[in-house]
Amino acid sequence: MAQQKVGLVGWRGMVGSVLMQRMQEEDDFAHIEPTFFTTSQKGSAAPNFANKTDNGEAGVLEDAYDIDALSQQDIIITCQGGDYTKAVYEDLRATGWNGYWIDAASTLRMNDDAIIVLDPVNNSEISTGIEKGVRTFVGGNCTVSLMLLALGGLFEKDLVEWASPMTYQAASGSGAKHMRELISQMGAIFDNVKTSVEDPAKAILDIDHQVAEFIRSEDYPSEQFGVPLAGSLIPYIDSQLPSGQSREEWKAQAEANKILGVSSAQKKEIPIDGICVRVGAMRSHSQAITIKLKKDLPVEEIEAILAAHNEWVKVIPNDRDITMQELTPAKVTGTLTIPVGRIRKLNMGPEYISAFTVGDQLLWGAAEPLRRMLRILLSKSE
Ligand SMILES: NC(=O)C1=CN([C@@H]2O[C@H](COP(=O)(O)OP(=O)(O)OC[C@H]3O[C@@H](n4cnc5c(N)ncnc54)[C@H](OP(=O)(O)O)[C@@H]3O)[C@@H](O)[C@H]2O)C=CC1
Ligand SMILES: N[C@@H](CC(=O)OP(=O)(O)O)C(=O)O
Repeated sequence: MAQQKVGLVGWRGMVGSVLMQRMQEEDDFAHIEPTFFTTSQKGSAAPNFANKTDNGEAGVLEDAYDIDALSQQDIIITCQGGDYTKAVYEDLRATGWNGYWIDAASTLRMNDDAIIVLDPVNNSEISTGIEKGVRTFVGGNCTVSLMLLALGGLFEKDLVEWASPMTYQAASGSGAKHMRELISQMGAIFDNVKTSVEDPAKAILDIDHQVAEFIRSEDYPSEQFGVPLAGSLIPYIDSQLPSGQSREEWKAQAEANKILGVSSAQKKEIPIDGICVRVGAMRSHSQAITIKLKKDLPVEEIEAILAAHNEWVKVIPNDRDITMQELTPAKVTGTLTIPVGRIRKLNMGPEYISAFTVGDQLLWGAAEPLRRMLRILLSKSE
């Protein structure tokens, strides 16, 4: 059978680059006929990720706004962002194009005819959707996907009455320029107090005062975030909603319930709400989650349920040393592992538990669900 034609848009961005890396690691290009699109470099040499030609050339980049060229594809994967999706998706569908659209952007997530993809959690919804003719598959919000992978066992067994995630989100969620700015902020702080820090006789409160003054000054680089991140934090992510939530906070309940297949029309949604905070981590998001279970279960049983849900979740014993080693962005970054720990009963009562989880925001938080969705579609057509 001829290989599926797959159009790749946004492949050189940050999320797209992680996707390309994973596709090469998993040999996905051996199963597709790829075409690389661009919004800015039409006609330039296409990347040779697929390595399918002897001379190392892979043709040229196609125009990502060319609806005709897009409509030649069986499958399109885009990591280009919401503005791009808004600019082309409706026009492309209006031509009668019936191919599969796989998207990292949030634009189409809550559409009735789109499925939010996180196959370790909703594989059966995805399969049923494909059989019913669903053609649009969208990756979930990073914190939502990472929470569901960590706590999937409890949700699957319908044990969660409500959950309250308090997030510690990395700079990568804001984009590449923001990651660079975080590093610049860290460096600028050090440069500003270097002499004092290296002088053992200097009083720490004087150094602290100098840092505080610098962070508030015009010299501190904060063009991207608008406010300090390094040496501080930002307790608001995404836009402001009339509910008082940030849009990032609103996504928790809306997207998680959609992924879990809980219908909002039936008014049986699991309440999920908390506060989303940007911290000075590079690309791994963390979340402290308070959960009210529907019944009192021993911690050992909760841990066993969590560990059994998928092959990436890793239960970390609630032990100080192991937690400090294993349950951090520094440890997790660049891996697909989803550690979850700090699981214990809270003083509020036997049904209340805490959990803390960490996950790479660009892997399971963005690129990996899309890559796996592609493989699911390819497996149906092979
Ligand atoms: N950042 C994140 O954590 C997450 C992002 N997403 C979604 O993915 C979208 C893309 O995010 P992200 O990957 O961070 O965006 P980037 O800004 O890294 O890349 C987006 C596009 O910018 C263009 N571009 C211009 N200059 C450069 C350059 N020097 N290097 C690389 N690309 C360049 C490329 O398009 P071209 O080649 O056409 O010029 C690229 O595809 C987001 O808008 C969001 O919708 C989803 C989940 C998480
Ligand atoms: N908003 C997320 C990143 C992101 O792109 O989310 P979404 O795909 O829901 O827009 C963050 O800032 O960490």
